[in-house]
Order: sequence, then structure tokens, then C-alpha cells
Amino acid sequence: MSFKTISSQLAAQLDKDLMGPEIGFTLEQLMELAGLSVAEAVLKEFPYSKSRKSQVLVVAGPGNNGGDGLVCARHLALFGFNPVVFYPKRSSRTQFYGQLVNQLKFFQIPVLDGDDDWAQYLNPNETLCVVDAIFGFSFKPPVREPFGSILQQLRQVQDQLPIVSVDIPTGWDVDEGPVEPNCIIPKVLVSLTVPKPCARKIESLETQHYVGGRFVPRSFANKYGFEPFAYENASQVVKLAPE
Ligand SMILES: NC(=O)C1=CN([C@@H]2O[C@H](COP(=O)(O)OP(=O)(O)OC[C@H]3O[C@@H](n4cnc5c(N)ncnc54)[C@H](O)[C@@H]3O)[C@@H](O)[C@H]2O)[C@@H](O)CC1
Ligand SMILES: [K+]
Repeated sequence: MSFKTISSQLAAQLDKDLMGPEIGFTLEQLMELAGLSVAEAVLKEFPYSKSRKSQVLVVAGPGNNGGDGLVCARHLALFGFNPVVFYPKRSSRTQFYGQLVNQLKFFQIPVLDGDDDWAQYLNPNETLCVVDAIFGFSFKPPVREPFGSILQQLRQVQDQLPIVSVDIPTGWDVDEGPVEPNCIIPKVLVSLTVPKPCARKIESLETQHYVGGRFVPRSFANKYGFEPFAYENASQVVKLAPE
């Protein structure tokens, strides 16, 4: 595939740079745009219609990838879907995660914890798709519990219930690709800012690939060795053509 990628190390540096003293984005700003991008990709792949199922299960992990999922769920509700969030290991890294959960409650979006029966939402007759916001570019294999069992359950249904992965398919090494035996093979991948090397391992016939997280100017993209993606109008995502 010919699209440009940047390594996990460079992606972390890019994030630091965007949120550093010179540029000054806050994590909250970037997460809002990232979550909105993923919700738009869901809408594009599984258009909302009153006459069909509209339930979306969002599985959120303990870090910022999970935060993207929490934001995504709120936008999905605004787009007309019925999101349910499974958030088994809640971050206390900053107060912000608690605020995101409060916002979900404000939207009357169910937020399940580790003791709840989340697997009831893995029924393809009732759920349209699953958003995989478990781990992003900071995942280091091997996967620890409870996420090992969660991945196993998701893996069992992924052929019937499409999975939309946020930034990195969970269980994939950011640079090497699928490493965990129970890693997710998503139907849709939404790379944020710029694809990471593992995105080269997706099979374009099996997985639709979007780029989202539209928040850098050309000069900054060029500094990190890539060209801006061809976003149309106000869209927050662009679909990459299969190669
Ligand atoms: N500029 C960007 O591209 C932006 C990226 N964001 C998101 O931030 C993500 C990176 O966030 P983080 O650095 O917080 O990291 P992640 O969300 O990828 O994961 C870190 C968390 O996972 C846990 N973890 C790592 N390996 C594990 C294992 N083997 N078993 C169990 N737990 C494990 C860590 O303890 C930590 O809690 C990106 O992938 C992206 O989704 C956005 O939120 C904001 C903007
Ligand atoms: K993910």
C-alpha cells in the first residue's frame, strides 16, 4: 500500500508536539475531534436509518484510545444511533474521563462496567457494529486481563458483527501488526492523524480504511513526513482507496 505511515515512536512524538507549549492543543480538544471522526466513519459505513437496527456497542479501554470511544458514543447518539458503552477499567489519569462518563449519562447512554453483562450486546440481530476503542498506539503485548477475555469474545463474533477499530486494531502491535492470537480483524479501521505501520497489514478487501483526526496544517504534516489527506468539505474522515 502506498499511503504514508509513521512509527509508534513518531506518533507519540507528534502527539507531544501538538500538545506541547508551542502549539498548545489540549488532549480534550484532540479527543473530541478524534471521537467525532470515528462516529462519522460509522455513519458512512453503516448509514443510520429509522427502519433498521441502530444499536452500537462501544468497548472503551483504559487510556486515550478509550477516551476517543467515549466521545464517539456521544456523537453516535447525536447522529441517531443507540450506543451502549462497555468501560470495564476506568481511567483515573485525569478528571476528564469522569466528565466524559457524566456526559454519556446526560445523553442517557448506558455505561457498563466490568461486572455487567456486556456480552448480551454481541448479538448481530440487535447490534449494528462494535467500536473497538480498547487500545491504540501505546498497547504493548501480551494483553492483560480483563482485556484478554474481552478480545476472545469479540473475536468469536467478528465475522457476524462488524468491528470498527479506533486508530489501531486491538491486539495489533503498532509497528508489526497482528501479534495477539485473539487480535481483532476489523471491518473498518479509522487511523487517527496518519496511519501507523500496522495499517499496511490490513487486507483491503476485508477492511475499509479511513483516516480521521483532521487537526494538522500542511507544514506540520510535512514536518512528520506526510502530506495532508484529501478531506472533502467539512468531513472529519477520508476513505483511502483500496490498492
Ligand atoms: N494525535 C492523535 O492521533 C490522538 C490520539 N489519541 C488517541 O490516543 C491513543 C493513544 O493513547 P494512550 O497513549 O493513552 O494509549 P492507549 O489508549 O493505546 O493504551 C494505554 C493504556 O492501555 C494499557 N495497556 C497497554 N498495554 C496493555 C496490555 N498489554 N494489556 C492491558 N493493558 C495494556 C496501559 O496501561 C494504558 O492504560 C491513540 O491511539 C489515539 O486513539 C486521541 O485521544 C487524541 C489525539
Ligand atoms: K483500538
